[in-house]
Amino acid sequence: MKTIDELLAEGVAGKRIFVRADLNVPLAGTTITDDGRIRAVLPTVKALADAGARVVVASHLGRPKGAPDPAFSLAPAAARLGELLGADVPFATDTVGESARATVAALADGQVAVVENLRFNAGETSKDDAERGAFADQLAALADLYVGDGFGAVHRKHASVYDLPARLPHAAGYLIAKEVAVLKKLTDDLQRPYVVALGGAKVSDKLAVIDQLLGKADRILIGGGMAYTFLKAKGYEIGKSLLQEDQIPAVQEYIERAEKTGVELVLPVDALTATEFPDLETKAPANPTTVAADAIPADRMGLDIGPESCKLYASKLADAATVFWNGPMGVFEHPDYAEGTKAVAQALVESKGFTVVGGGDSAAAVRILGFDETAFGHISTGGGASLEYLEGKTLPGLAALED
Ligand SMILES: Nc1ncnc2c1ncn2[C@@H]1O[C@H](COP(=O)(O)OP(=O)(O)OP(=O)(O)O)[C@@H](O)[C@H]1O
Ligand SMILES: O=C(O)[C@H](O)COP(=O)(O)O
Repeated sequence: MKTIDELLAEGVAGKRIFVRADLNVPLAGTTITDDGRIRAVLPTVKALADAGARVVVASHLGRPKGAPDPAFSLAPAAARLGELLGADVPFATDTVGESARATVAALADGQVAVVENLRFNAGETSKDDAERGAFADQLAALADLYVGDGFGAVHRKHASVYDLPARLPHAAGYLIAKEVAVLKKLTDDLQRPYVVALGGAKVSDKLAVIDQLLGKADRILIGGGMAYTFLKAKGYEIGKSLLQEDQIPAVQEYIERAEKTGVELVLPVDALTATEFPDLETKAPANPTTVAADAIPADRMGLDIGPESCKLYASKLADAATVFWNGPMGVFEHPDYAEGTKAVAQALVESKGFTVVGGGDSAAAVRILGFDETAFGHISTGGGASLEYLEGKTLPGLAALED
């Protein structure tokens, strides 16, 4: 994989460089609640700008449906990037249209611009190679070179991640290089017991990962939104909790396989529940009720693991030599549902093992809840990306940078 340093050594002054970043930051309205992913790409952007390149930064944000949607605009991220760089960062209000072309054409050497959300274009995430390719052609017209540095999205076979580097001379940015180095160490020299804690809301994505993890981890702790599909698969009542119904047979098979192969699959024993999803903007008190995990009332939803589960999960993390944690244990954005996530974070802080936290929201949770980042072995910007790397999968965004 060509490094950005090699690219810099060749000289980039005056060149238009497309930097595929992952600026998919958590937002409350238009306010960025954690800018970790923007800070993470700064070394790459700064190095290119300082060397006189014309830098075009692009990213997705959230999951818009292939068309412009103001709720998912990258404008707040572009503004924050400008603040962090201490420079004026022009923002194109489209991704490959008139605004993008004019913004890029007006760039001076050493200047940085951001184009609008890649996923406002159906071609970005299309499963059809030709449709993705056509969008990649439009992106390629904006630049001379490509630098891949959106580690959080390297597991996506998307136009800007996979097809575009095939069309432009390319290199890997500093963030990708750093993330891969740590995760490689984890896979090459895995110390056991290896404990994986999984939570979050991308239930279908993350459930698929468990299939592979069953052959690698010694213990898997399940929390967050995905826990309820497991509880349902065990035949429990889960009320209005998040459920991936079509995955129940797969989850039943995971539970059986874990029993047969001696992998400890740990599920919550209690849950914090409410009748409604809490208001994350006002953070009005939600008065959650703790119930046993096998008896969630029909009109309630589980929004965090309960106090007994917090103790149980802390004890299951205590002897780990390696911990990988992806996905908050509950709706940590609301103070009433942050205890499970805090308990797991605290257990990692106290761990003597090598601890890795992966994921946009998981990394944000650690910082927002006030933990010292240096108390963790590695905080990865990628959740799904690092999980799939640890599974040993070929990641499209890394493979594309290799040749
Ligand atoms: N029980 C629950 N019900 C609904 N949402 C939940 C629950 N538990 C956690 N969440 C939500 O999960 C979200 C984070 O999930 P997500 O899977 O995106 O994690 P992540 O760390 O960002 O990983 P990735 O980088 O792969 O996206 C948080 O916004 C949190 O509120
Ligand atoms: O948050 C993430 O994990 C990355 O930004 C990728 O987002 P996605 O899961 O919507 O592709």
